[in-house]
Amino acid sequence: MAMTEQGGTSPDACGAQAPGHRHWTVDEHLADVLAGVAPLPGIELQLLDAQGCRLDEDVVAAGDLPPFDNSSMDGYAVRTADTVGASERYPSVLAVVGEIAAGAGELPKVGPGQSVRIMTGAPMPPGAEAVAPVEWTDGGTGSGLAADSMTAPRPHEEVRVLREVGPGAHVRRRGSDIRAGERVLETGTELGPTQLGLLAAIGRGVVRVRPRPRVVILSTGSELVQPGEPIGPGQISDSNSFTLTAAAQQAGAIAYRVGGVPDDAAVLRGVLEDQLGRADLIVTSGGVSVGAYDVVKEVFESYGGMDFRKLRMQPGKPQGFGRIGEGGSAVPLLALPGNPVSAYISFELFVRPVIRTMLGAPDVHRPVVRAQCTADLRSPAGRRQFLRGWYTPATAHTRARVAPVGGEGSHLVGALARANCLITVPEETVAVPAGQSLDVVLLTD
Ligand SMILES: Nc1nc2c(c(=O)[nH]1)N[C@H]1C(S)=C(S)[C@@H](COP(=O)(O)OP(=O)(O)OC[C@H]3O[C@@H](n4cnc5c(N)ncnc54)[C@H](O)[C@@H]3O)O[C@H]1N2
Ligand code: MOO
Repeated sequence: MAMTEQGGTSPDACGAQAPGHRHWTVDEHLADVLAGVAPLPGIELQLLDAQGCRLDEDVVAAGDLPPFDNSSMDGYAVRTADTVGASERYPSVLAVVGEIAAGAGELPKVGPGQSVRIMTGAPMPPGAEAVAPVEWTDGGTGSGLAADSMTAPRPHEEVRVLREVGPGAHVRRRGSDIRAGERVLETGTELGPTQLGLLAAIGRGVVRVRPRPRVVILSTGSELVQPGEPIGPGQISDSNSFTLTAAAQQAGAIAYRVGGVPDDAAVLRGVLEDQLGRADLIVTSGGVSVGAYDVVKEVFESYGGMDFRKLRMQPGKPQGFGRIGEGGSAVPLLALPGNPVSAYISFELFVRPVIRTMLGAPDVHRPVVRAQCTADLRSPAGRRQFLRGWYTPATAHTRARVAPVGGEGSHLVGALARANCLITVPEETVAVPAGQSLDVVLLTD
């Protein structure tokens, strides 16, 4: 089930909100965030730069693959008629008139009573119809015993073929894999190792794909210190920029982590201006609530294209979104709340779908499944709650289950790191008895 399932209450159903202070549902907010987002225009990339991207073209093979008949074994290219009736007792004795290694251009001709030494992948010589693997011969030793490897060529060599070799044996036919003009990969296909290998095999050096969105992640807050640096009184380590950068990469983006930016309007504006040029999307954390030093809203609002609102969800109530920058080149920006759990859950619900949409991915949302909750839960009225949980899939004997991990607090990063899902409690539900089934957002790929 997609995250766009209707589950919200009407804006005025929340008892705490004053008239005119609308609170948006998760689904309304998601729809608004995604409204202006489209797949990024296609670009040509070198193959390895395109890994994980989706094709923005149908790929058609220019030529056959394999491009020529070739041997699948090290051995001797022969005429099948020359091996009829061959056995260990009565081998066919053939003159060896040449050798072909993989990559050879000039090919010796195989006439009646003749053979050519041939290596795996080497082109079949004219006249030959099949390959006797070296193990089906005496390897040109004259011993008449089956050989186990190719030896160096000898002058006036003869080879004893110890078995009949059928037509086409050990020959990989031209075009047996792919035919010239065949559509080998379709638009929208995700490029992994095997698809990139196929592109290389048909001779493509570059490919047209939807690029990975470039996502700039910045944390705001004068209390932030980068991990590993000394921490003074009242300071905390900037964890959000790591969580969000890793989450953006996991969603398929190229993520640029910008460390903590202090609550200083001029500094924040300077950083934004610097980052705008390399971003398809900017994600910030912190400063979206009502605090006295929340210069973030002030700076973002000065660009004119930003909306700040409160959602009927917990955690993740305060959110900002919009665009900053000039006209057509304005960059979408999502301003997430600073509490670490709120920032991460907001990312999974709102930012990940933006990244996946830009990628042209079909699976925009995290999967949602039903699971039986193992404990009693409480939830605030009028807010969709996302509790951290551990999901255990169904087995042949048990139903899918989910257990809450840690408490509700949006500062609880320890429990967040032990969770593999979010347990969703609908807006209208304030208590859930153990044993009831709920929607669960899976956080693992
Ligand atoms: N009077 C009210 N106060 C608050 C409300 C409210 O409605 N009325 N909303 C609360 C909710 S809900 C949230 S969520 C937070 C959101 O606040 P901000 O987005 O303004 O975030 P900050 O104040 O900057 O930080 C909140 C919290 O998170 C810590 N933090 C911030 N950045 C990071 C980071 N990069 N890494 C780790 N931790 C971070 C920060 O130190 C604070 O403890 O507002 C509530 N208040
Ligand atoms: O919405 Mo805040 O994100 O509840 O902690």
